[in-house]
Amino acid sequence: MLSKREVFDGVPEEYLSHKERYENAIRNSVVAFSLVRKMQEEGKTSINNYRDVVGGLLGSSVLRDGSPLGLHYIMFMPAILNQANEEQQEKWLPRAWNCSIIGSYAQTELGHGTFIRGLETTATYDAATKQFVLHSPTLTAYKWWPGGLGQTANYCIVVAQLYTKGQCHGIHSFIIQVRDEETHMPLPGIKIGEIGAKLGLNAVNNGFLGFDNYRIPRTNMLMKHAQVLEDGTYVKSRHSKLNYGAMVFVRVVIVFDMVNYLSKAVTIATRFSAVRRQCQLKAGETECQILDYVTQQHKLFVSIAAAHAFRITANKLWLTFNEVNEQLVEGNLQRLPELHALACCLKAVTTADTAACVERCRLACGGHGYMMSSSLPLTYGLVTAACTYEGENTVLLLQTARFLVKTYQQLDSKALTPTVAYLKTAAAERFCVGWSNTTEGIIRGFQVVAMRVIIMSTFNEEVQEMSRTVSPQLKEVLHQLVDLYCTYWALEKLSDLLLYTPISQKEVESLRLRYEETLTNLRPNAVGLVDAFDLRDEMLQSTLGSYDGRVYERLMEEAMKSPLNAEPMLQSTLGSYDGRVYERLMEEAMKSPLNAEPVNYTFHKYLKPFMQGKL
Ligand SMILES: CCCCCCCCCC/C=C\CCCCCCC/C=C/C(=O)SCCNC(=O)CCNC(=O)[C@H](O)C(C)(C)COP(=O)(O)OP(=O)(O)OC[C@H]1O[C@@H](n2cnc3c(N)ncnc32)[C@H](O)[C@@H]1OP(=O)(O)O
Ligand SMILES: Cc1cc2nc3c(=O)[nH]c(=O)nc-3n(C[C@H](O)[C@H](O)[C@H](O)COP(=O)(O)OP(=O)(O)OC[C@H]3O[C@@H](n4cnc5c(N)ncnc54)[C@H](O)[C@@H]3O)c2cc1C
Repeated sequence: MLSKREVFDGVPEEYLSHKERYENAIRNSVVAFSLVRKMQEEGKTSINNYRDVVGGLLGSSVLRDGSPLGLHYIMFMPAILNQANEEQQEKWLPRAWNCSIIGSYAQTELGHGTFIRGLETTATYDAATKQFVLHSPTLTAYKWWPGGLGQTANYCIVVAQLYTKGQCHGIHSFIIQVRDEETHMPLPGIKIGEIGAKLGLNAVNNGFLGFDNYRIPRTNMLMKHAQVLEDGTYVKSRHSKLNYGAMVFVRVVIVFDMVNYLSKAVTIATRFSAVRRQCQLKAGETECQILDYVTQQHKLFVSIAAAHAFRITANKLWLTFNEVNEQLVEGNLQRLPELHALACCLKAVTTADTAACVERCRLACGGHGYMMSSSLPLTYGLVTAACTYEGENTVLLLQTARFLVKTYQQLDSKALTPTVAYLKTAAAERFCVGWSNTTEGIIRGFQVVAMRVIIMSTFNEEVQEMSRTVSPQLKEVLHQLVDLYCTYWALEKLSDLLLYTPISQKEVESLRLRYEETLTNLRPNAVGLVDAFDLRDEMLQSTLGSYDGRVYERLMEEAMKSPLNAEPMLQSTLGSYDGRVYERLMEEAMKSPLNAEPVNYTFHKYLKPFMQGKL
C-alpha cells in the first residue's frame, strides 16, 4: 500500500505544479478507489449504495478538486449498464468493476456540446470486415472535455453518427479502446491528450480525442436499444431517446452532489459567522458576532433551508428515477419524458442556486472567504462547473418548459403524470381565490404562477412527508426552515405573485415581517443546524469552518505553509528575467506539461499496479 504522505509531503495542493497536481490526483485516487474495490470484494457495497460511496469519495477532501477516475464511475460504467446488451455487459462490466480497465465518456466535441444531433464524429459500418470505422472529419469533430481522457483512461464510450449502407441513423454509443493496456501508449489512429488548465476541477484530467479511420469490431457498438447486424442492416431502438439514458442518470446524481457542496459551504460560513466579531451594535459594547446581523442571516439561512430542500428533493428524484427505469425494463416508456423533464429542471435549478449560494457564503466571510484555505473558492469552482456540464442549464430548462407546455396542451385529453398532476387543480380559476401568508398559501401561489407561466414547483410533497417522520421539537425547526424557504422565494419572486395572484400590499408587508421573524427564530439554532450536517473538519478542509472555531490560528498556520514565505526571494515563473511573458504563456497553453510525453510516468507508478489489483 502507498504511504499516506508519500508524495509532496506537507505541501498544500495550491502550491503544486500542474504536473505535480496530476500525480497527486492519481495517487490519491488509486488509494481511495482501492478501498471501494475492497468494499466490493467484501460485499460491502452494491449498485444501490454505490452512488453514495463513490459520490462521498468524489466530494471528499481526499479528491477535493475532482478525480481522473471520476468519469469511470459516473458515466463509463452507467453507460455500459444502460446501453450495452447482456453479452456486452458480461464482457465489459467485470473488468470495469474491478478497474482492470479505466473508462471515460466522450460525447462533447470542440464544435458541439448542446446540439448532440449535430455531432460530427462518424462510425461507418464496413460489412466486408464486420467493423466500424471511427473518423474525425474536422478539427471541430475532435472529442473535447471527457474526464480522465487526457492521460488516464484506456477505454472510452464514444458517441458518434452511425452510418450503414450509405445511410445515417443518428448518434449511437460505442465502447472503444484508446490506449494499449500494457504500455498505455495511444493506439495507432488515435490522437489524444489533455485540454489544459481550467477554472476548477483541475484534478479531472479532461482530454481531447481524434480518430483517423480507426477500426473497431461491430460488437463494440452498444446494442441494448439499437443494433447493426453483420450484413449492415440497422435495427432501430423502441424509443429514439433511450440512448440518452446516461445523461439522465448523471443529472439525477448531480442533485445529490449539490446537497453535499451547499451543506459544506454554509457550514463553513455559519460557523465562521459565529466566531467572527466585528463592529458594535451600541457604542461601548463588546463587538458582536456577525451572525447577529439580520443582513448576515438573510445571506446564510436560506442556504441552510435550501440544503435540506435539495436533499429531500434529490431523494424523491432518485425514487422516481428507479421507478421509471423499472418501467422502461418492462417496455413501458410512458413516464420517460416526465423523468427527462424533471432531471433537467432539478439539475439546472439546484446547480444554479447552489452556485449562487456558495458565492454568497464566500462574500459573507469577508476577506477570509477569499482565501483558498477557506475552501470556499474551490467549492465555488466545483459547483459552477455543474451549471455547464451534463447539459447547459439554459438548454435543460428549455427542455422542461417544452414538456410542461405539452402537458398543459394535453391537460383535458391525457392523464397527468405524478409530478405535474397539480397543474389540473391549479388550472381551475377558483384554485387561488385568496392569498394567505402560510407555507401552503405560498406554495399554492407558486402553483398558480407555474400554471400561468408553466413553471414547475415541487415542494409540497416533501412538507407532508416531513410532518409524518420527525419529533415535535425537530418538526418546529424544520417547519421554520420550510417557512423561511417559502417566504424568501415569495419575496424574491414578488413580481410574479403580484402579476398572477391577488396578494395585497398589506399582505406583502406582513410577509416581510414574517420573514424577519423567521430569521430571528432560526438564529439560536443556526450553528446546530449546520453541525447537524455532521461534516468533519477533514471533509471541510477549511480554516474558517473548523469545529473548534480556531479561525485565526489556522489562517496563520496555513499562510506559513506558502513556499513564498519560506524563500523571500523566490522567482515567480511569470517574472522571468528575459521578459518573454507572452511567448511563454502561448508556449505553455499549446504544450501542457502533461502532454510532453505520450505516456505519463504516473501510469507505471500508480495506475498499472492499481489496475492489476496490486495496490
Ligand atoms: C455502476 C454504477 C456506478 C454509479 C456511480 C455513481 C457515482 C456518483 C458520483 C457522484 C459524484 C459526482 C457527480 C457529478 C459529477 C458529474 C461529472 C459529469 C461530467 C460531465 C459529463 C458531460 O457533460 S457528458 C455530455 C453532456 N451533454 C449534454 O447533456 C448535452 C445536452 N443536450 C441534450 O441533452 C440534447 O441535445 C437536448 C435535450 C438539448 C436536445 O436534444 P434533441 O435531440 O435536439 O431533442 P429535442 O428535439 O429537443 O427533443 C426531442 C425529444 O426528445 C426528448 N429528449 C431529449 N433528450 C432526452 C433525454 N435525455 N431523455 C429522454 N428524452 C429526451 C425531448 O423531450 C423531446 O421529446 P418530445 O416528446 O418530442 O417533446
Ligand atoms: C468541467 C466540465 C466537465 C465536462 N466533462 C465532460 C465529459 O466528461 N464528457 C463530455 O462529453 N462532455 C463533458 N463536458 C462538456 C459539457 O457537456 C458541455 O460543455 C455542455 O454540454 C455545453 O456544451 P458546449 O460547451 O459546447 O456549449 P454550447 O452548446 O456551445 O452552448 C454555449 C452557450 O450557448 C447557449 N445555447 C446553446 N444552445 C442553446 C439553445 N438551444 N437555446 C438557447 N441557448 C443556447 C447557452 O448559453 C450555452 O451556455 C464537460 C464540461 C465541463 C465544463
